[in-house]
Amino acid sequence: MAAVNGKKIKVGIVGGTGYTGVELLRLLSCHPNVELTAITSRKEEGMPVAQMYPNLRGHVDLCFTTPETSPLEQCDVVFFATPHGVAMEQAKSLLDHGVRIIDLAADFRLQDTVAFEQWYNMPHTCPDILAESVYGLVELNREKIANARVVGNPGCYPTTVVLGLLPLLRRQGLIDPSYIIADCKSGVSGAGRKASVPTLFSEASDNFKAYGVGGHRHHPEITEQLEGIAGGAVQLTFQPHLVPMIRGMFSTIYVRVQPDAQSTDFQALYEQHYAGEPFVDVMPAGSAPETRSVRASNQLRIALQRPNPGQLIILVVQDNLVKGASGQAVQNMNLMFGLPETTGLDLVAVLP
Ligand SMILES: NC(=O)C1=CN([C@@H]2O[C@H](COP(=O)(O)OP(=O)(O)OC[C@H]3O[C@@H](n4cnc5c(N)ncnc54)[C@H](OP(=O)(O)O)[C@@H]3O)[C@@H](O)[C@H]2O)C=CC1
Ligand SMILES: CC(=O)N[C@@H](CCC(=O)OP(=O)(O)O)C(=O)O
Repeated sequence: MAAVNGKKIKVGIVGGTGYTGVELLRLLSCHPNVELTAITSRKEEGMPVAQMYPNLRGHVDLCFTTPETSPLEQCDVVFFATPHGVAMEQAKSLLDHGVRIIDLAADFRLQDTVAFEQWYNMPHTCPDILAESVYGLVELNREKIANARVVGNPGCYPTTVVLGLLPLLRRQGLIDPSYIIADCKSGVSGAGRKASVPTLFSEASDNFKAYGVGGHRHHPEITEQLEGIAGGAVQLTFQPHLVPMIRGMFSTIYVRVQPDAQSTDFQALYEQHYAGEPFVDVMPAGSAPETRSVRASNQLRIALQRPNPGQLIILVVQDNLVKGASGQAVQNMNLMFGLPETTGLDLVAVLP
């Protein structure tokens, strides 16, 4: 469903001052088919965007406006880079004006509204819109996303774990679906820009810790997707950790290979599965990925290790703010507006 007709796509961003918001601005200000039309902040109303973020000087000349005074209804698409629960309050009105929605929060990810209410501690106020929304993992739902009015952009941990397991669960009998362990690490920007004690320099630097040990809201999101792919029950152990780096995510996934599948060439399986994917790189056998190999890029890199015939380890890295959030959201927008998926996303990682 192309809505461009030769004109630029008018884009609004609700929540332009947060880390995913400013990352959207970095990507979209260089996107050849986008006209930035509205950028909101309630706290910074009236401030020039480039005054708050000097990296955008010469690229963005808008000022922040409040969601109420912003011309969101004149946009072709609105990104919500806001806390959970904000997008669902505004979704109906925007859809009624023909505006499409990409939510970077969780309002349109989990189809199970009981699980949503339990993990997000709020009722889902528009289950009808949720029912028509599409989970925005392009490598899984490419055709549906192209026609969607509402896309729920995946969580950062789910992006790594679901793409790490997709080639295995697509086929019956390769691994034991009742025994999957995802041991995941995130940089501190994953917690957002708002002030909080765990992200203070003196708390997060020179330290390494597990968090969400009693359960994390990405567990139901990952499980819902994995079970949809596998077509049956999946038992997942998921443990997030906070690493003293700014950007980056590293997920190490352990699975048991079924006895009848131990002669499988998993390297070839992954290479074939992701052969046509511009943003998933299956690294050569024996590789050990690093987060800096994807920093500021939309790439997700996967490497496989086979310590013994009965075990497979999948190593996945991404930039949590790009493929894990804003880059993936732009990838979704490209598809929704009939553009080549890679438009504006041809970014090489920054080293060192
Ligand atoms: N950081 C990450 O790596 C990832 C984040 N996400 C998700 O993306 C979303 C944004 O994350 P992030 O950028 O880190 O968050 P931040 O806390 O850094 O920013 C939140 C933004 O939302 C605005 N905002 C807050 N409350 C409201 C409200 N009620 N109505 C309108 N605007 C509001 C804030 O501006 P103001 O208060 O001035 O209006 C601010 O611009 C979250 O849902 C997060 O879970 C998803 C994947 C990865
Ligand atoms: C390091 C850190 O705190 N990471 C965040 C996850 C990233 C994120 O924002 O995910 P959602 O969009 O699903 O909220 C967390 O664990 O809460």
